[in-house]
Formats: sequence, C-alpha cells, structure tokens
Amino acid sequence: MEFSEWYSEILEKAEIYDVRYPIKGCGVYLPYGFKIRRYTFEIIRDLLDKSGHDEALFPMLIPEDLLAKEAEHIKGFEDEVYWVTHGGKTPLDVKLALRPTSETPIYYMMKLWVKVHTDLPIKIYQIVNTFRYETKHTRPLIRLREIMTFKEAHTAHSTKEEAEEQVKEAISIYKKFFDTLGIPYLISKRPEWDKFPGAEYTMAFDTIFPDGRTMQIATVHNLGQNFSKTFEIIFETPTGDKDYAYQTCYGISDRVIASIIAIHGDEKGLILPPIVAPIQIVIIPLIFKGKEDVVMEKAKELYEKLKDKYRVHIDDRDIRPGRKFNDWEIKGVPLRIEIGPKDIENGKITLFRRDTMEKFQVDESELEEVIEKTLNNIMENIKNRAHEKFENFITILEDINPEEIKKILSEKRGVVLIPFKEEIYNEELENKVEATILGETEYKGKKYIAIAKTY
Ligand SMILES: Nc1ncnc2c1ncn2[C@@H]1O[C@H](COS(=O)(=O)NC(=O)[C@@H](N)CS)[C@@H](O)[C@H]1O
Repeated sequence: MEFSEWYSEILEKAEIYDVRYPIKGCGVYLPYGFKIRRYTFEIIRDLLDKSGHDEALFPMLIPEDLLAKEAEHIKGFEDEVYWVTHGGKTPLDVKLALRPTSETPIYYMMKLWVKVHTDLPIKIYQIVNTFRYETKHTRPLIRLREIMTFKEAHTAHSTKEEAEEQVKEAISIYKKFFDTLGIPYLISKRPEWDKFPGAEYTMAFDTIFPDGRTMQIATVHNLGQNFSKTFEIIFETPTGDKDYAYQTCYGISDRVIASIIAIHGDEKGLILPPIVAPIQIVIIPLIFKGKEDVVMEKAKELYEKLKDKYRVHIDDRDIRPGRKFNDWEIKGVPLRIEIGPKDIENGKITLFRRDTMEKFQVDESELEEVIEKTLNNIMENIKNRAHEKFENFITILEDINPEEIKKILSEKRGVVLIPFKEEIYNEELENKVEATILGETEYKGKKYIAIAKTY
C-alpha cells in the first residue's frame, strides 16, 4: 500500500486522530492519540526542565504592530497569519494575529523583565497551539493550519558565546529526545535563503519518511541580536555598559507524533515505543467453556502484579481472541499476554511482541524479568530498524551530477549527499537538481551538501 494512504488509514483505524473537523488543516486528537501525544511531550518537558528551562504561557493574540515590528520576521509570516478583526459585532481598532509563533509577544515581555546582566539568561518554553495559513497541501499532524502541539523555547543571554552554547544545548536536547523515540535524523545548517525569518542561522533536524521524502521535525535558531535590537531588550553589563541580549529559539510540533507513527509502523499498523504507548501490555484472557473464572482470576492477578510498573489493560470484551489480537496489533501495543487454562495448569504464560510478531512462552516465575527485558529489546529493535531504513535512504555521490541526483531522488528518493563546495552552494543548485537543499551537514565525519525531496 502507498505510504500516504497507509498513514491516513492508520490514524483512523488506530483511533489516533480524526480529520473530519470542518476546517481544512485542523483535526481532533482522539483519546488514544492524545495519550501518545501526552507521553511524547512529557519526554521533551523533562529534558527541558532538567536543563534549566522553565515552562511559561503567553497569550495567543498578538497586536498587529507588535507582530510587524521585526521586518524580516513579518515578511516571512505575513502570508500565513490569521487575523482577528472583530470582538462580537464591534470592529477592533487594532487587528489581532493568532500567533504563528511567539517571538514577538515573548520578546515584548522580555524587554520589561531584563534590566541587568543578572536578569539573564532567560530560558523559557511553552507548549501551545499556533496558527499558520499554510497554502501548500495540508496533512494531518504533518502540515497543519492549527498546529496543536507547538513546543517553542525562547532564550536570552548576556553574551554571544553563551547564545552559541545554548544552540548546542538545544541540539543535544533534541538529539536525546529523538534517540529516546528511536527516530533517526540528519542535522543540517539550513541555507541562508531558507532560514527562519529574523534568524542569524537555522539548524534543522530532518528525518526520512517511508516514502523517501524528508520531514523537518525540529529547528534551532540563533537569533543573534536581531530581535533584541528591535524589541530593545537591553541590559547593563558587568562593567556598567549597555548591550542588547543575544537570543535563540527552538521548536518542535505534532510532526514528532507523525514521525513515531510513520517511522515505526508496519503494514499491520502502529508499533509504539513502550515509553509513549498508552497501553504497554495488554492481557487477553482465553476464555474456555467452564474455565472462565480460573482464567479471569489469573488475568486479574497478573494485572495487579504489573499495574504499578506498566500501563497494562485486560481486554475482557466478549469477542473472539483473534479480533482482540488484531485490534491491539493495529494500535501498536508493544507486548501482549495470552492466558488460557492449559498455560495456567503448566504455570506458563504466553507472550507476543508486536515488533517481531513472535509468540513465546515463559514460566510465570520469570514473567516480570522477561517483560522488562523484552520491552527494552523492543525499543532497541525498532530503533535499529528505523536507523537501517534511514541509512539505506542516504546516497553519497563523489561529485555534483544534476542528472544523476534527479534520477536518484525520483526513483530511490531519500537524501543525496555531495561533497560541500562553497562555489556551488547557492539557490540555483535547487533549480538544477529540482529538489530542496536541506543545507550543509556532517555525515560520518565529512561535510556535505544534503539534497532531498521534502514534505
Ligand atoms: N504547518 C505546520 N504543521 C506542523 N508542524 C509545523 C508546521 N510548520 C512548522 N512546523 C514544525 O514546527 C517547527 C518549528 O517551526 S519553525 O517555524 O521552524 N520555528 C519557529 O517557529 C521558531 N519560533 C522556533 S519555535 C518546525 O521545525 C516544524 O517541525
């Protein structure tokens, strides 16, 4: 089945997301999908909190003059901003933008907070919805008009060096985040013509979807003093001089959820990394006539034993076991316990792991140890599989050959790496190869220009 068809179907069949909301580019997180989102963003919250960031919350509405303050920024977003023009029947004297991203409201406030160098650094983030009137093809969780899970971090520093260090810290935080989820990535410095509006430079994480196209799943921007000069975020230095703050910002969105689904799934459905699985272990009682009680009793006993350590669920619906197996395989539940009368007699437990679809038996006495090992092994296995597929999508060429690059990108797809050469690194290279220049990247110790067809 073609990837985008598989992707749309799995969102519905695994009850993750409902696209039928009556606004294009907007959709609904169903409870199962919402839990995946919650566990996923708990990981990034934890990483940010443990590296000195504080979570905050800013208004969604931005007055027109504020949004337009930084020339590059508004130029980059003016075609994508949603405007509020009325309060009820009353026309507003100042149009209000629905935040496409929150540099302007946050930096307006930072001006009020920052006076002396000891007020710095500021390292805050928020996880909110943002709005972009995307004109390209919208896709659920991939290209939204209401970006429902937009984690944006914004920092301000008293030296250029510290801001540079912050960019490095943000990159390492995202590396840990995607490594924890088993999502492979290539880190590139975006070309000048494709950096974030108002930034000095943009570092981006791109992954490769099953259809061979790349997806930008995170970005880190060094803003220099562009915004602090516009917003007058001025501080007194230790020597009593005045200087403008040095800033960075970095963001991820629902695309992380889309990547978990797309990269780890198989033809059967989702395969969820245990760390984000709403149900990590599902217990299926195999009910045989006259043995209902003994089986249910054992199922409940196992549930009690596991429930404090794992997210475990007993599927006691009155339907055939095969139906239950199918439902939970589609939903990507990493581990299944099947419990029937014969097993109980022999003190055995049958386990099924979703990633390899293999069934195996263990003595009840070793169940907990085997569960812990198997869940860890599932994570390792799906991460290795994802990296293998990712590496297979990368083609290194000795030199630039537009025809060969076009051929690779239309047949094999993925990312083409050509040795970095300043003289060819410009916008017309994109036209020559009829693809996107992701940027300059380090790959296995060498510097390349990365080229791909992207989402
Ligand atoms: N329309 C969209 N739908 C879903 N995700 C999006 C959309 N537009 C951007 N993103 C994701 O949001 C991330 C951050 O967006 S951004 O424009 O690159 N950067 C910012 O807005 C900066 N303020 C850092 S938060 C992108 O890397 C991309 O992964």
